[in-house]
Order: sequence, then C-alpha cells, then structure tokens
Amino acid sequence: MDILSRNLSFCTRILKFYARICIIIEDEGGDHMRIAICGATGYSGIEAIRLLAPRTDVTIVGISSETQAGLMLEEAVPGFRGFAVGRLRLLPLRAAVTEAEIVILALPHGEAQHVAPELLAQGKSVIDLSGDHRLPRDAYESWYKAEVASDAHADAIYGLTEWNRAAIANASLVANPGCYATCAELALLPLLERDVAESSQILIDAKSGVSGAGKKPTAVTHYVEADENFFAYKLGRHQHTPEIEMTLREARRRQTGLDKPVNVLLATHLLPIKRGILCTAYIKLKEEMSGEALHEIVSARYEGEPFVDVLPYGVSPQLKWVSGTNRVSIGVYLDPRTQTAVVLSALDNLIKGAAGQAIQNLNVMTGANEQEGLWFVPAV
Ligand SMILES: NC(=O)C1=CN([C@@H]2O[C@H](COP(=O)(O)OP(=O)(O)OC[C@H]3O[C@@H](n4cnc5c(N)ncnc54)[C@H](OP(=O)(O)O)[C@@H]3O)[C@@H](O)[C@H]2O)C=CC1
Ligand SMILES: CC(=O)N[C@@H](CCC(=O)OP(=O)(O)O)C(=O)O
Repeated sequence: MDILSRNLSFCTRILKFYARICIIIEDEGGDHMRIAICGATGYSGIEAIRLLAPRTDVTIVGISSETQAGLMLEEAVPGFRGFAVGRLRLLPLRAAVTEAEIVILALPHGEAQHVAPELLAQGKSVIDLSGDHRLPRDAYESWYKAEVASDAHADAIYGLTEWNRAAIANASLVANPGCYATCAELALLPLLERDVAESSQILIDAKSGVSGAGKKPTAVTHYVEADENFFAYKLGRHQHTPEIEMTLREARRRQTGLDKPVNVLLATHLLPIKRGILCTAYIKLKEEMSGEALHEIVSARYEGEPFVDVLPYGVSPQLKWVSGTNRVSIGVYLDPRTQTAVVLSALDNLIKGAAGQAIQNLNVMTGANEQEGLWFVPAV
C-alpha cells in the first residue's frame, strides 16, 4: 500500500469514528425528551415506564421510590429483568428529577402537591396522576378529606385530552384525570356539550378492577376479600364525583354558554379482576329523539379521535376490547319507553385511566405525534 492509500485509510477510519461518536451523542441526548417518573414502583408508574421505555424519542433520566430507593428497577419490579430500563436505579424523589425536563408524578394523593410547586419553579413540566391538582381548594378538601398545601392547582390544566387538547399543549402542570372520571366523562361529554340531556340527576354505575386501588393491599382489596366477590364502595362519597360534575358543567358552558350545576350520583364497585373499568351512565333526554340520532351525536363528537371507539348502535363495550390499550370503547342505547339514554364506556384504568392518558398528554405538550407509543390492540 502506498503512502497516499495509507493516509486515506487512516482518514476514513477517523471519519467513521467521528460519525459513531456523533450518533452516540445524538442517541444519548439530542432531541430526546428527558423524563423522570416518580412513584416508579407503583402500578401506574410501572405502566408509564413500560410504555415509555421502548421509545427512541424519550430518555428516562430518573425513577423514584419512597421505600425502595437504592435498588435497581429490576430488583424491585422483576418484570423488568433483562431490559436496559431494568438497570435504572430507584432514587429518592428529589435525586430522581434532577436531570428531567418533564416529571410524571405517580404518587399517592397528598404527596404530589408538596412536590409540584418546587418542580415548576425549576422550570420543569409536571404531569400529576393523583387527584391533588384536579379540583378547587374547597372541593378537594371536602371530598379528599385532606388539606391543600399550595396554590398550584389554580394553574393546573385538566388533562382529559379529547376535551382540553389546546390548553394541554401549552400547560406546564397537567392534572391527569381520575380513572372513573375519564371513563364517565368521555361517555357523557357529547350529550352535555349538545345540551340534549337533563343534568340534575345523572346516574353512573361504575366497576373497576383492583389495580385501581394501587399496589398496597388493604382489608378490602387483598386477594381473599376481592377474589370471587363483588360489592359497591364509597357510595355517595367517591372523590371523582365533583371532578365529573365540574368537567361536564364546564363542557356544556363552553359549547352553549349555559352555566348550570350538573349532579351526578356515582356508584363505584370493585370487580374481582386486575384491570379495567366499565361505566354505565343513565341520563334522561330533554326531548324525544331516536336511538340513531343519539348515536350520531356521540359518533360525531369523536370522529377522528384515535383513542375513542364508538361502537355501532346497541353494541355494549367489553373490558377485553380495551385491556392493555389506551382506548375507550363507547356503546350507546336509548330506551324508547323512558327516553333514557344509556351510555356505556370501558377503558383500562392503568392506561387510558392513568399512565396512557398521561403519555398522550405528554405527546400533546411536547408536540410529538399524539399516538406515539400508545397504539396497540388488546391481547386476547
Ligand atoms: N391505579 C390506578 O388505576 C390509577 C391511579 N391514579 C392515581 O395515580 C397515583 C398513583 O397510583 P398507583 O400507581 O395506583 O399507586 P401505587 O400505590 O401503586 O404506587 C404509589 C407509588 O408512590 C410511591 N410512594 C408512596 N408514598 C410515597 C411518598 N410519601 N413519597 C414519594 N413516593 C411515594 C410508592 O413507592 P414505594 O412503594 O416503592 O415506596 C409507589 O411507587 C395515585 O394518586 C392514584 O390515585 C389515577 C388513575 C388511575
Ligand atoms: C378500585 C379503586 O379503589 N379505585 C380508586 C380510584 C383511583 C383513581 O383513579 O383515582 P384517583 O387518582 O382519584 O385516586 C378509588 O375508587 O378510589
């Protein structure tokens, strides 16, 4: 080989090496969203990691746990064994968020409100899965039986994506809706927005799988109590009642200018299954209409919505059709004798009811494709 070829070969190797370094730098930072997940060992935190880990536009820069800080994720949650993300170390919350530009808070009620103001002051965006920022002070204190610790809730944007997309796009603090609330609101929004239904007495019969109660078993949710059992709980005092009433009231006000209270009776039940919520809402119509006309109102409202599936008239949704997905499946029926609309909705409480909707909101906030990382069909 002459001296020219040797020099050329050397230069080529240098250039290739430089190109590889550039790719590595790009992969490790570049345009990636830097996300921290707090409450990473809880059910919705785990789900958020599961959904975000495969994404090439996201880097998970921190994960937190209260009691298991110091362990690797795969030690605390063995399902992550063998995956790169499983080698992330769980840290105390403040250490976990240092590098993040966006923080997903999957913490118990009452904790997020102590952390969010500090994160916002550091210029980070926050998506809070808990109920801490969804309600005004009085409603929160009376329904959650807890004190409000900051005024951050006043600036929070309610994260029901299909209803509040424009505001979410500019938000720095998103209050992700409750799981029952998401399910009931998406079922009822079209009727309230069109003001075709009586709003003084909406009955919502809702059932949830046990993961809705979080990871820590209680006397009601542990296996022996929940398995092969079925019962109502928190009758007349479920914390999602004011959330649903406020959202539906505001939805109607935005569309029609009519500002009148909406009254909801929410009956929640515990299903002996792991995940899924089925809501059946009964609402009297103001004027006579056909089932087809009612169905058209609901279908038209969700036309083009990637995560809302309005079933053909009279077909009822099933949990199996949404489990493991970010979808809400909606069924419509009109009882002609009583002019009562029956709107059924089904979702996966940990995905569309929690982590999936949080990521849908993250996509909206960051200008990513809204469906990124969220498009899958249920496992059989
Ligand atoms: N489960 C669901 O279907 C839904 C839940 N939500 C809401 O999302 C939030 C999380 O719910 P879920 O995942 O079910 O909860 P889990 O109880 O399963 O998990 C809670 C997580 O928070 C951590 N944690 C507990 N206490 C503290 C604390 N004092 N400070 C910091 N971290 C703490 C736990 O860490 P560790 O135990 O490792 O110490 C764990 O990682 C809740 O507010 C819930 O209401 C909203 C919609 C649906
Ligand atoms: C089965 C079960 O217990 N579910 C929980 C709902 C949790 C949730 O989604 O809502 P929050 O974020 O408002 O807690 C409950 O009924 O309180």
